Amino acid sequence: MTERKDTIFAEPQDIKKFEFDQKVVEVFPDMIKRSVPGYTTIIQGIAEIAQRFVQPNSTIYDLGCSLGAASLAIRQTVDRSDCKIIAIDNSPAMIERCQMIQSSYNFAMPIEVMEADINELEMSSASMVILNFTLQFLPRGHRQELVDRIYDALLPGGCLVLSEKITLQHKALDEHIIDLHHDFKKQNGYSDMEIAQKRAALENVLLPDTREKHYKRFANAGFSEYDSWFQQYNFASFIAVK
Ligand SMILES: Nc1ncnc2c1ncn2[C@@H]1O[C@H](C[S@+](CC[C@H]([NH3+])C(=O)[O-])CC(=O)[O-])[C@@H](O)[C@H]1O
Ligand SMILES: O=C(O)C(=O)Cc1ccccc1
Repeated sequence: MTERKDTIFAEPQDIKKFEFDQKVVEVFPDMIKRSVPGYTTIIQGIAEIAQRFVQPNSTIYDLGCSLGAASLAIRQTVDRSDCKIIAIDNSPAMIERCQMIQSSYNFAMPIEVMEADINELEMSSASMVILNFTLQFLPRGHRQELVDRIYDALLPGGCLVLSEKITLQHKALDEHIIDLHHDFKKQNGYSDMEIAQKRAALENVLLPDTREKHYKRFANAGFSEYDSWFQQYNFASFIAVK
C-alpha cells in the first residue's frame, strides 16, 4: 500500500479534539513516523525485546495497537506457532485497517485483532504486554488499574513495554525539550501552523505523565524491576519485568 502524507492540520481550521478516525487511519504510518522521535527504533526494539521475553505457549498483548506495527514486527521476528498475539484497539477505523494489514502476512505466530476497550479486556498467561503510546490517551484515573491488571496477567519473568510522551519534572528544561520535539517535526516537513493546530487538538486528549509517575505506577502494581530502554526528547520507552 502506498503511504499517504499527513496534511490533516495543514489548512487553518476550527480545532476539534483529536480522534483516531478514518482520516487519521489513512495517513497514520506517515503521521506517526514524522511526529514521534524514535518510533521506528522503538518498533524494532520491541521485536528484539520479544525475542528475549516471549515464553512457550504464552500470549502477547498489543494494547492500543493502531495498525499493528508492533505486532507485525514481533510476528516477523519471533518464529513460534505455540504463542499468539492479541491486538486490541477501540477505534473501528483502525481495527478494520489493522485486520487487513495483518491478514496479508503469513507468519508462524497467529494474531487475533479485536475492537475493544483495553479497560475492559480480560488478560491472562501473558509473557509480554505492549502499551506503545496508548496509556497517554486514557483518563489519568484509569491508568493505575490497567497497569495493575497487566501485572496480574503477566507470567513470572514476563514484561510490560510502555512507550509514552513524557513531561520532564523541571519546567524550564521541559520547555526546551518540547521545542526540540517541535524542531524535529519541522525538520520532517510540518509547518508551524500544523504543529500548533495539532497541539491544540491534542490538548486534554493526550495527557503526558512524568517518568517518576510511571515508575510509581509500576511499583504500586508490584513490579520491582523497571527502567527506560529508549528516550529521544520527550518520548520514552520503559520496560517493567515481573
Ligand atoms: N481505551 C482504549 N482502548 C483501546 N484502544 C485505545 C483506547 N484509547 C486509545 N486507544 C488507541 O490507542 C492508539 C494510540 S496510537 C498507538 C500506536 C501503536 N501502538 C503503534 O505501535 O503504532 C499512539 C499515537 O497515535 O500517538 C489509537 O489507535 C487509539 O485508538
Ligand atoms: O504529534 C505529536 O505531537 C505527538 O505527540 C504524537 C502523536 C502522534 C500521532 C497521533 C497523536 C499524537
